[in-house]
Amino acid sequence: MELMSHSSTFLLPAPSNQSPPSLTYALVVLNQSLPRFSPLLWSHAQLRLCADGGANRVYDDMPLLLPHLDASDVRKRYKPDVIKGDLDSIRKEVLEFYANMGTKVVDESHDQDTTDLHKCVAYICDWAQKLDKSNLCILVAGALGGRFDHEIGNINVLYRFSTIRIILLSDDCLIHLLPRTHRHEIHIQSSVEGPHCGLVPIGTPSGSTTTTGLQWDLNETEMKFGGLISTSNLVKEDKITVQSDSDLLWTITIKMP
Ligand SMILES: Nc1ncnc2c1ncn2[C@@H]1O[C@H](COP(=O)(O)OP(=O)(O)OP(=O)(O)O)[C@@H](O)[C@H]1O
Ligand SMILES: Cc1ncc(C[n+]2csc(CCO)c2C)c(N)n1
Repeated sequence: MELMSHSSTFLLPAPSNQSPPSLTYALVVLNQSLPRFSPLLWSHAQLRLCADGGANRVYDDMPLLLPHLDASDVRKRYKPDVIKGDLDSIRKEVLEFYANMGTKVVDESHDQDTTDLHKCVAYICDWAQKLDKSNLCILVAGALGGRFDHEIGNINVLYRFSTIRIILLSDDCLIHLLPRTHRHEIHIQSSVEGPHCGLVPIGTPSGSTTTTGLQWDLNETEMKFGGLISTSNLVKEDKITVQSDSDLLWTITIKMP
């Protein structure tokens, strides 16, 4: 079984961002308070999208996160490449501001069956058509800590695009999928993440999961919703390994200054 490595180097400033070396990052900003480290995520990304009302957040909140800079300079500097969604939440003045600066606006109001995050991930997959998808990583800012229907919809996107690396982020934690098709090594960036973590099977029970590096390791252990799931676990080593017969969600706390 092939190895998949994970490392939250996008939470480190660009110069220290050494491994894995060749990931291409895309950022999606959702319609939720911007995480305080959003400028850092922005600096790592080669493509930046706003999901509908996410553009209001970039317009309103980016200047608040960078109070030492002039607000209108910040708005010009943090210009999304694309705004996509059903466009029922973005304010008119925000849409006009970015459209006039050259942001591509994609109106998909005809599709009321997929979320704006789904629409943005589909756009990024098209954009990255020629890339080896294993080198693409989509960072999603503001995905957690709000309306539960949106949160669970965001998690569902991890499953709908289970072959793509997608990381849901809030101020407090990150979540990504560990596909059952691979064994996993998670390299902990202990200056910015941990120690609290969890491993959760959603949808399908796991008949057997084995881990190393956790306070409460699993040893060919069964996990299911309604039975045992691993929450309030702790990372004990710099490298965590996970192997399972089911897709699992990995979550770890973020401790950014
Ligand atoms: N409170 C929230 N918590 C988590 N994610 C959110 C929240 N609000 C919005 N999002 C995410 O941001 C995206 C864009 O949000 P927006 O408010 O523009 O969506 P929407 O489709 O108009 O929502 P709705 O019509 O259900 O209010 C959503 O698709 C969702 O992924
Ligand atoms: C069974 C079912 N439940 C809810 C919706 C509504 N919905 C889901 S995604 C979306 C777009 C949000 O921007 C909307 C309105 C649906 N279509 N089908």
